[in-house]
Amino acid sequence: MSILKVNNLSVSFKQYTSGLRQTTHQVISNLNIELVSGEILAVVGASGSGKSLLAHAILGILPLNAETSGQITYDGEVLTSKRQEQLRGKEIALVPQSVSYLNPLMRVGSQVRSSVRKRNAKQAQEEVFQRYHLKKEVGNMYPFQLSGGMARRVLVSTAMVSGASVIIADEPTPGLDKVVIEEALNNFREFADQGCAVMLISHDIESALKIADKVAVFYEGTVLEVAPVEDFEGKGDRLRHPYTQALWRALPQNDFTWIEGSI
Ligand SMILES: Nc1ncnc2c1ncn2[C@@H]1O[C@H](COP(=O)(O)OP(=O)(O)OP(=O)(O)O)[C@@H](O)[C@H]1O
Ligand code: NI
Repeated sequence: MSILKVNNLSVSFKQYTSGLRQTTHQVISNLNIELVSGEILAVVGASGSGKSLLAHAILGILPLNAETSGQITYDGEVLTSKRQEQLRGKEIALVPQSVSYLNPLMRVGSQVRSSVRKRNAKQAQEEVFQRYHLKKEVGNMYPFQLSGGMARRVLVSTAMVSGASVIIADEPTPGLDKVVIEEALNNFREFADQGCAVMLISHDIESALKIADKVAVFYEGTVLEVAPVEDFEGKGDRLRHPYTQALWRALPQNDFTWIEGSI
């Protein structure tokens, strides 16, 4: 069942160039995508193609100078900014790309506990910390006292304890140990298996393919293709778009073959 739908989304930024002249920089154009309960949708594409902005549009946390058009619906209901605020961190959780999303003035244990809804907050936080190999003392620390990897594990923990129906994970794993990456990805899979819809934005296509159901390929603010994971095999002949084939063939196990001018 489709739980979250993005219809015809466009996002642009007004920029002031010399003097008071204004230009519009369109970063997402007429984008359509849907998240299905029980499924992981991996989102891949070059840096700057608009993946994080899509995540922020869904959460309702785009910067103030962004202009949007189109519609996002959650559970059949249009997401107004008020509704987004109500659902954020509860029904729809974000694992942000940057660790700067942690509140610098709040101990990380409290941050994680504040996103627990349906169970004992302290217990849930302690369990999730154990799962991600964060020592008990870490709960009493402030974000500046954490290493980058620890901060990332705290961010993943926050989404994991939220009990959300939709998890948007924006590059959740860079800088983490292999074991922790695997643990986090398996957790996303578990979430989906329990009926949650997961959007996993990642540069690590190889890992994403291991757990995803479908892959959406981004290019300059649009979705070129949404392909089932099964189509990423062999020479990628079942992939429809040349750019998707190029991404696939560029992976190490496929000889790093890059097709020139494939767009
Ligand atoms: N606040 C902003 N003002 C103006 N332009 C912006 C702003 N935020 C993002 N952009 C532009 O929007 C485009 C898409 O950015 P976005 O962060 O969504 O890319 P991304 O696909 O997530 O990249 P990455 O893989 O590097 O995280 C970029 O060209 C970026 O320069
Ligand atoms: Ni990004």
